Amino acid sequence: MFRTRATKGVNLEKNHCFYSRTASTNVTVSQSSLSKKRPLSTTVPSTSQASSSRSKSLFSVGTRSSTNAKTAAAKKPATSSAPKGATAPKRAAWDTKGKLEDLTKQFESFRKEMLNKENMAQQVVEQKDQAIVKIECEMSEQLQSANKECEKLKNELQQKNTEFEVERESFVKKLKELKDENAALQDKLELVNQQLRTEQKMSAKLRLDEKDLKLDLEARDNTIQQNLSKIAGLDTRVKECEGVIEELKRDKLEHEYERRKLHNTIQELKGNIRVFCRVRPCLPSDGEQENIYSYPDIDQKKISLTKPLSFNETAINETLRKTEKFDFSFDKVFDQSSGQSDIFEEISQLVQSALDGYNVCIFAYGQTGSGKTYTMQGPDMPTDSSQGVIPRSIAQIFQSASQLEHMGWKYTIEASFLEIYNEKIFDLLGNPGKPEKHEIQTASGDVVVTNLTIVNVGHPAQVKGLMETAVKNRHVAETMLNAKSSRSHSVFTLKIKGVNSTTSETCAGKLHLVDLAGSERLKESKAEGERLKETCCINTSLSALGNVIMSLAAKKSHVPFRDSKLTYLLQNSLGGNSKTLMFINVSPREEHFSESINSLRFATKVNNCSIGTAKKVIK
Ligand SMILES: Nc1ncnc2c1ncn2[C@@H]1O[C@H](COP(=O)(O)OP(=O)(O)OP(=O)(O)O)[C@@H](O)[C@H]1O
Repeated sequence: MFRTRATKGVNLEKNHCFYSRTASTNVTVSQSSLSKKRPLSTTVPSTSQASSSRSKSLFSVGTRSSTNAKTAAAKKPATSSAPKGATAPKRAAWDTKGKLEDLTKQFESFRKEMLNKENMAQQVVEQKDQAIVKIECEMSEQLQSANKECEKLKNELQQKNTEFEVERESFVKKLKELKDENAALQDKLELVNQQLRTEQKMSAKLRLDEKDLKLDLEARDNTIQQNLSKIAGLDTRVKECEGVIEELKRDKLEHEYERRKLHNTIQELKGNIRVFCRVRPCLPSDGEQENIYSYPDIDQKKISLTKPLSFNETAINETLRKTEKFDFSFDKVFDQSSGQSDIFEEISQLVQSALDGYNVCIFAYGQTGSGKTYTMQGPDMPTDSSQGVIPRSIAQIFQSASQLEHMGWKYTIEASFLEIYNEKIFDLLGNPGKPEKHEIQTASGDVVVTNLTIVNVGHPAQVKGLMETAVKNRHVAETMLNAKSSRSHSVFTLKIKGVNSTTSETCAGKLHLVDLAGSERLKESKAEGERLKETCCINTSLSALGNVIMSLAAKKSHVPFRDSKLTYLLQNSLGGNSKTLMFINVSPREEHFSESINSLRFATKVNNCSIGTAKKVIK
């Protein structure tokens, strides 16, 4: 209904109402007057014959349809009766024409009156329409504001709903948590109840146990009293035992002393100078070699050398060759298959003597490439099984020293490493960039080398570093016989001092481990120039060593220690106060036959020497 009216000129959107129908009426309704709720201002044409009372009655009609009904009702009587103002003249009965004119006039006046009435009714209708439009506008406004209010309320409701939802969710969550907590508390309660029940049971049991324990305690008290009297008896027994232990300790020390004496006697029986022979195995670099060595006895004391075929000029000498067999006997012979541990097993007792306060000297003698360095030090990259005499001796000395500690022995060990090259001393542990001059001096019976580096050794691992430094510093020169030949004598010395805090006994021993320079003769080495000088020096010192040993054996009044630096340095370890071992290293190569024979002959001479009895050095 509102929309229909709006098409007739009502603009609801702009909150503005305007209605006009000027063509047939002059009714004007202004919005401002409507909004102020004043009575409608209406203009009705004055020409109308309708009375104001009639207009009022028409205005009181509420709807258009009822207005139309009234209009229709007003028309009805007009058709049945003549209008009030028309007075028709009396006509003669025959004056039909006059009568018709009268009737026409009456009809015309009636028609005019009816038209007026209709206009009036139309105006009323329009006024009603305007009122309706106004009401509609108001209602529209109210509706709009109601809609807005409704929208606002809706939004608020929605917001409230959301808040409520959030609150509800948190409440549900809290409720769940509380439920969980409650369940956990129930469980706990159940557990506590269980524990309570168990503890109640236990407490009941404990009460029973307590009674038993009291009885038991009383019984134990009695036992303790009995044991205390027993302990008093045992205390006396312990004191007696302590006396026995002290006696046993004294006995042990005496036995240790006895052991050392016996050990020394065994060493003496073996001879203070002993010779071991070792044959180097064939290396891939040796090529194919005829076996020139044989070992005739099972005691490993004999070695036979057969002259190789290549040394005979003709095949006729084949028969002769068979007879050219050279037999040698030594304290021990190690064949090609002997390992480093086999060698050390035989000399470990000698090394032990150094710890017991004796001077011990172990040499390796032989031509270049016969295995001297291998025997004394091991290969360039030694493993536990391939390491030589020097590292093994050090390990043993440290091990024995720690074993003797619980008998009251405390040892200090000092190490030095030097080489004698062309009759000059070089410090192998010193700084090669700053070489010092070294002299051999004798002071209060001891031999000392001036400016020599002496290192206090606390652990065997420390010696490994010293060995590496020495190897770097060592003079290595090329000869025709061995690409990397040591042309110097190297002397590694351990000075061992021991003090026994229980017996106040002291001892001082020295262990010299000497890797001699190659013993090949001048003719064999084909040396010239500097190498010739080296070879001469080596040969002189090796001959001097031989001469000293021979003189000592012959108990000559003069022993030519001063003939070489080597013998002068080792004078205290070569005499009667020392134990000496010489390794004779020989090569398996056929072409080294002559040199091998020479080495073995020299070793035989040494082996036949007897150099008095070694004495323990007590400082
Ligand atoms: N028993 C052995 N087992 C395995 N290899 C050995 C043995 N003896 C020596 N060799 C090897 O033979 C070679 C020569 O040995 P080594 O250098 O010890 O001879 P050397 O007599 O000390 O010579 P030099 O007088 O030149 O020092 C080395 O490569 C060494 O590793």
